[in-house]
Amino acid sequence: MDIVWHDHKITKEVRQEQHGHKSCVIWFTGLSGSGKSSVASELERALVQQFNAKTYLLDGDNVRHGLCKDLGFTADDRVENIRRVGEISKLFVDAGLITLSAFISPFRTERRLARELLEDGEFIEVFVDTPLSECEKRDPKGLYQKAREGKIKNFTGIDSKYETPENPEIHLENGKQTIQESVEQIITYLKKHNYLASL
Ligand SMILES: Nc1ncnc2c1ncn2[C@@H]1O[C@H](COP(=O)(O)OS(=O)(=O)O)[C@@H](OP(=O)(O)O)[C@H]1O
Ligand SMILES: Nc1ncnc2c1ncn2[C@@H]1O[C@H](COP(=O)(O)OP(=O)(O)O)[C@@H](O)[C@H]1O
Repeated sequence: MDIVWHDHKITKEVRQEQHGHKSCVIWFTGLSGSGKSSVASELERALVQQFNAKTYLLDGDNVRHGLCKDLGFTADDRVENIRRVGEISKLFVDAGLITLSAFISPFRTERRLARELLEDGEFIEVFVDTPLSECEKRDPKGLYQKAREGKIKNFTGIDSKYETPENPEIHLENGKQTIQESVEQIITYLKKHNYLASL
């Protein structure tokens, strides 16, 4: 390939020092309706307001309006969606940000590939573990009902698989606890592992 990588003078370490904290990706995975967006956006608010952290939230619904608007929900398209999101997350980590990525990301292989793009400790997998029955009961967008009626094909949990994380850094039982409790659980992890040490 006739493309040469350029090393820049302002490195990730310089940016982290400027921001006063390490950068990482907090990767939320779980069924549609499990609470990924709600927990991620409340966590982001807490990180900014309480800790003055520099953050960015990438969300499936939003990214699919732009960067990934050419992609649908076949297995191949989801693989490509998560590949792109993994690369974008890496760029945001390089920019020194605490990056929150909230995507169903149903396949173990793609989550592992996203992790492998980063250095040790930079990828924090958060399994938003809400039972399908609860997600279906919530059904805020009416998508489960449409999937059950056969109006949407390849719907995760109905006719497209979700592979449960085997060893996530954080396991949220978000069907049994409040959004705020889930946020607290993540902040406790971040403090314990020194992600917020200098804040
Ligand atoms: N077939 C099908 N299956 C699952 N989800 C569907 C589907 N069609 C549309 N939607 C809506 O798209 C959102 C999920 O997009 P993601 O980019 O997170 O999906 S994936 O990671 O590529 O699997 C998802 O958002 P969340 O409910 O926030 O997860 C849905 O609103
Ligand atoms: N811990 C919780 N307890 C009760 N309702 C929740 C909880 N977390 C999320 N919800 C609700 O569930 C629905 C789906 O949440 P959302 O964050 O949009 O999920 P996702 O991004 O995974 O699709 C929303 O109506 C949200 O208010």
